Amino acid sequence: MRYLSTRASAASSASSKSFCEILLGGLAPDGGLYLPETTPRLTRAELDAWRTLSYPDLAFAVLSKFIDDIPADDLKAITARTYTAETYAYVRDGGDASEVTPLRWLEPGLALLELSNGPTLAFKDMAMQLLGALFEYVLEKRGEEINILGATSGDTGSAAEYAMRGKRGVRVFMLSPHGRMSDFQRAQMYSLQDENIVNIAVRGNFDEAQDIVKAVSGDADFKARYRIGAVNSINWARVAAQVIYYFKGYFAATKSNDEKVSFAVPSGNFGNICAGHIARLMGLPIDTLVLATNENDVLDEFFRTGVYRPRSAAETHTTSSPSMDISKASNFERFIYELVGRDPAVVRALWAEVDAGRGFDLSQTPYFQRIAEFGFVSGSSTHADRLATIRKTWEQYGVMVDTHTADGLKVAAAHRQAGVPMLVLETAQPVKFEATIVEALGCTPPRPAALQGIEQLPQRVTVLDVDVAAVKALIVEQLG
Ligand SMILES: Cc1ncc(COP(=O)(O)O)c(C=O)c1O
Ligand SMILES: N[C@@H](CCOP(=O)(O)O)C(=O)O
Repeated sequence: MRYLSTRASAASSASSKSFCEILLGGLAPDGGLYLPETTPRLTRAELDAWRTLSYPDLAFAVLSKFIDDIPADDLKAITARTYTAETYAYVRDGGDASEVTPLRWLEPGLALLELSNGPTLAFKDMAMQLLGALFEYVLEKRGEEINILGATSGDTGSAAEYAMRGKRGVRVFMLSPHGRMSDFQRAQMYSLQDENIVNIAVRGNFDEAQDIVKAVSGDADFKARYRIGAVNSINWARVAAQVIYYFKGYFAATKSNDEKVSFAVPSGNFGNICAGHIARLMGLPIDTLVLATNENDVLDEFFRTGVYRPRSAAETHTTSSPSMDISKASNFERFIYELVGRDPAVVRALWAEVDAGRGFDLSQTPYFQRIAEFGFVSGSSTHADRLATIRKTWEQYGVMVDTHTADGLKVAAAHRQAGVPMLVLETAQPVKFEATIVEALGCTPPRPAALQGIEQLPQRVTVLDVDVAAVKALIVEQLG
């Protein structure tokens, strides 16, 4: 399997890369995102054979479609030690941790696909635990070290830090938006005292932090000299690992591969739903991908109108589903690449507009005429919707959901179809957003024993302005 950048010129497409070559680096040198040269398409026999696999074996089967430069035995050992019941243990009453992503039916035709039972209680653990193992494997083989630079709106950061803490040859520099995460999310990250974890809060929002990551990665000399790597979903391995649970959820919800399901996906940076889109291209029988945003509705606007209009920092709302406070979705470029017929010249032209602080309008183009082929619908949710959905889900089903999952449930309700199960991706646990749960239900959410009182632990973080040079200087200083 070879990988190409969404912006590859004719010259660079001659130098496609292998999985391990793109694993550590994130963005392509031309600023684009890597995608497989061709999306693997499953045969019916393969899909049938995958139906009964355990999570680690399914992970091995899916990843083998994308990775051909790690020996099969090694990859199998990696998925076996990553996807264990012990790692994904925070499953609710009645759930089976050995399923890793258990399906919880709320009523006939509506289920939650639980993705937040890992160590940091958000779906990011699903891919990040694998990345930690893959990084360790590849770095050891090459005798190299890496300095990860990432940006988080609240969940990627802790998932990456928990996956990488204490790992030899790996240091994490994580940018977070100062004062915009929940107390619990802040405590999860800033209370880590490991020497290889460096938290940096920037006086800005997630998009500005992500722009700094891209600017640093775009400086080829700096990137090479300081061995800068990526763990955000700009890294293809993150998306590939997220493809697995769409298959798992589908098999759990159906009895045969003749059936279809829909998935509702709380969305911000477009990484999670991009994995669903890849699963669909591979041949998973997905009817509809329901994209749900909060008040930051850039993606919803695109799927309704064909206009992609990233918002400025001033126009980006701080909401009660803060991990989705994103107005410039980096992974969206992967989808647009498919929509425009995999034409990198068109992608380059469109992202020249985005990078210049504008957007683009595809509404009158042949590209947007074919949007229905991709099976997306969308909607958005407000704080009041979130409260109402959390209350309704609690009262009607006795299930407590977090604010992001509530956004997914709210939008899913408008797109249910008779005979097609709707699987809503549960992306975080309620304890991460305690204040809103208390506002909605008047009681505090349960929390795992290991995370009792983390808000009271001493915290370690450096606060910086939104300034690429200042971030680079801090990295250089830390690396001595
Ligand atoms: C809890 C939670 N839900 C949903 C999302 C949105 O996912 P994505 O950015 O992959 O669209 C995020 C952040 O990414 C998140 O942390
Ligand atoms: N919501 C994310 C934002 C970063 O997304 P990623 O999937 O690109 O890492 C977060 O919680 O940090």
